[in-house]
Amino acid sequence: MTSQTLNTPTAEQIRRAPKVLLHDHLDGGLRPGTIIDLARATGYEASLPETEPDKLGLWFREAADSGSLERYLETFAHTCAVMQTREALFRVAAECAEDLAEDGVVYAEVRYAPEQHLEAGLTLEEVVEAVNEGFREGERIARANGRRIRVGALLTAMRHAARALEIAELANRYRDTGVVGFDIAGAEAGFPPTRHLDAFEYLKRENNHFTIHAGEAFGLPSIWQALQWCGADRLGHGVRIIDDITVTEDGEIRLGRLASYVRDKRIPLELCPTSNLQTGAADSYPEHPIGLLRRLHFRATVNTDNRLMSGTSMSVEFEHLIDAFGYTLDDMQWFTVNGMKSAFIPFDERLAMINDVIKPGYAELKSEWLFRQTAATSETSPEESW
Ligand SMILES: O=c1[nH]cnc2c1ncn2[C@H]1C[C@H](O)[C@@H](CO)O1
Ligand SMILES: [Zn+2]
Repeated sequence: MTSQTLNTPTAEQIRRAPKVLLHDHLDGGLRPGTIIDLARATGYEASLPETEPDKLGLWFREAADSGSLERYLETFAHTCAVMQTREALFRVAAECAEDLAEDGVVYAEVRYAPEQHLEAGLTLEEVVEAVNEGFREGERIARANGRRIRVGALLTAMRHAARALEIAELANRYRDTGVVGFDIAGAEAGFPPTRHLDAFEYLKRENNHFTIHAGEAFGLPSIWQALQWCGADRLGHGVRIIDDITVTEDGEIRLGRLASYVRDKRIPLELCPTSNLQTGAADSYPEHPIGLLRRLHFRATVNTDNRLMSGTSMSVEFEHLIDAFGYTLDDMQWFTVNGMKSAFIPFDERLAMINDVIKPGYAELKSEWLFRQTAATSETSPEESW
């Protein structure tokens, strides 16, 4: 065996490898069993499409697998319905941090829309505080189980609604207590990010950070607006930047002005491969633009989007990419460092995560082949080996 093949990570190594997650929705990552528990406690059980955990998990994956972002988004009515109390939000946030840590995620930015959790009378502030406390609890439980994770919240405003400025102000108020930035999400077609310019301008004046879901269901104009009108620090998905890249028959690659800008300015792309297959932005893993974007050295990152609706995790996303593109631990490290460089926490903390957590973690995994080879050699008889 060559060191190259030995460098192809096993499923177990993928799970152990330190991973960074920038795009994960809190209301898209609940455990099916928790949805059922919470629904029972609030009288929502009769409205659930299934009341057995495995069947409910499958229902979410199938319902989200329609090829349309609008249909995909309809499934969130059920998760948001059971996330309306302090206790429910605390539990969901704590389990989210625990599940990510169990999967080897060391740093995550998890987003949700506070305005979708007010039906039972909570205030926006109470929602944010319950989720923050849940994340802290999940981090504590993970530590007790020998895992380390840090979770920051991103506050999302829904693009079809009109509360973006209010949510941006909320994100700013909690910026030193658990909230690391702002986002807008929801159906893209018909709801351009420029509807919420007041929120983005406010955040820029406050020197705060934001990402915008753009270039997922809608193409280049949406990405252009998010960057050049709104000033987004990162692109949620951004996968359709591929529409501005031409590969000629003889293999020559040409970048249009917008694709060049995105690459030159090192704009992070929060790519979510499985989610993109479900909403129709790509047809298969090998055809997913992440392969070309990685080769062209865009600031590409790997993300889950909605672990429940996509039946995925960071490890599963990497397994698919390793299968499709033959990636090694070096590729995994590259995506992970890209993620950490693009996080919204202060530069010195990002650097420390890269140098003290991510690089040593990959160095340890990459060195394992040396010892595997020693073990293999010592199993053969002396005559055979020499
Ligand atoms: O992939 C997505 N694109 C646009 N909006 C999304 C996506 N995944 C989740 N959302 C929406 C539905 C959730 O209720 C909301 C806040 O997390 O964000
Ligand atoms: Zn998303």
